[in-house]
Amino acid sequence: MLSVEQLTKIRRDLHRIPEIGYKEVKTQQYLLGQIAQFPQELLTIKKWKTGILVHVKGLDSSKTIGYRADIDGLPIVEQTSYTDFRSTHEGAMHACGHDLHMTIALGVLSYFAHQQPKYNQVFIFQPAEEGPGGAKPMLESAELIEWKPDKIMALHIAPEYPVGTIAIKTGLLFANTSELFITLKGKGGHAAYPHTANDMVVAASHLVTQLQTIVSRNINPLDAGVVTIGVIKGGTKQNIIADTAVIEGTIRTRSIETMKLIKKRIEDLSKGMETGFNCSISIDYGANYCQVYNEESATNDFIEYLKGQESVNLVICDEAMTGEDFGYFLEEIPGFMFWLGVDSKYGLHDARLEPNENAIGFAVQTIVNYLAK
Ligand SMILES: CC(=O)N[C@@H](CCC[C@H](N)C(=O)O)C(=O)O
Repeated sequence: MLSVEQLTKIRRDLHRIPEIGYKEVKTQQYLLGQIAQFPQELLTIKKWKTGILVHVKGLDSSKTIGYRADIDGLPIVEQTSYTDFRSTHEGAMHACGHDLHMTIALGVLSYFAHQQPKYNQVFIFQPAEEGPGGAKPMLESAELIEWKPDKIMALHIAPEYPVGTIAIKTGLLFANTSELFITLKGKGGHAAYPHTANDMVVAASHLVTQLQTIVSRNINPLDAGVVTIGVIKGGTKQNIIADTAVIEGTIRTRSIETMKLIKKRIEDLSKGMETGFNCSISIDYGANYCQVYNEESATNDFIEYLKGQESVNLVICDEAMTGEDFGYFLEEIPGFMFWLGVDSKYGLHDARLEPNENAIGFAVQTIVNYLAK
């Protein structure tokens, strides 16, 4: 079984080579290289695009337990204090903890490669969680269908909790999500002749402001929704009126109905902008993820096990407006996701995220003990 020192080295190696969704070529090679060093007698390995599936033969083949880890990084320029294991891929970073997710999965897998598990296991190293989404196509692939688990689990690091904490709840854990890409097209021109043009920087600014009214004025205050605009781009030079602008964001809701309502409002507001600014607006919803909904009996079984572990600080948490395409696995397979405390001053998607690596050994031990019970 991999030692804590080996696991730390693996996490740092992976941290150096973050790759964006479906470009996880070096990551896949690295993971395959590690898995090749485990005893192979119980293992069967398959590749799926840039992901990997590893089947572990159990003593009893009547059931298969799935464990999923996501493997992609984010387009972020790293600003951590790391000196010797910073990202070597300029403009990419493991800022959502997937380097830890992969390392923990390898740690658990290495244990069961040495120690035959009770039931069959499938370790799923899934690409493109941050977008465009690897879970759904992976679930539909022949590779996964052949080894479809009867029960599944996954974790996500949580910077806000100390190491030793596992936070979980039954039912809704993460939101429904939709990406949002809006392109505004009008007429550009000379900065000194605004009456001859149709400024898309001004139109985009108005639209961003109007989008803020959806949650505050269209969503029942007892429900919840998020419309976050993360990108606004437009124009080429300070003295040229822009003919194009782009707005990019994400929508989060607790229900599909609210997601539909928010999209309808975005479309209505955009139509109004088209008339008001005499421009054309196109909307693309990019990747949509279903909610992460923890199945009651599988989750309660894990919670009961955690209650008996002195090393675990168990938190029954609230749902969060984060998204995760692991929700697609949970739509088809009973199981759960949980938060793993990693005690970082900076949060997920922050260029300064520095998870405490002590969480790795804790997580591997806790999961191994749970699966071996
Ligand atoms: C845990 C986490 O941070 N997940 C991401 C998932 C992104 C979904 C999609 N690309 C989107 O932006 O809607 C999150 O941002 O919650």
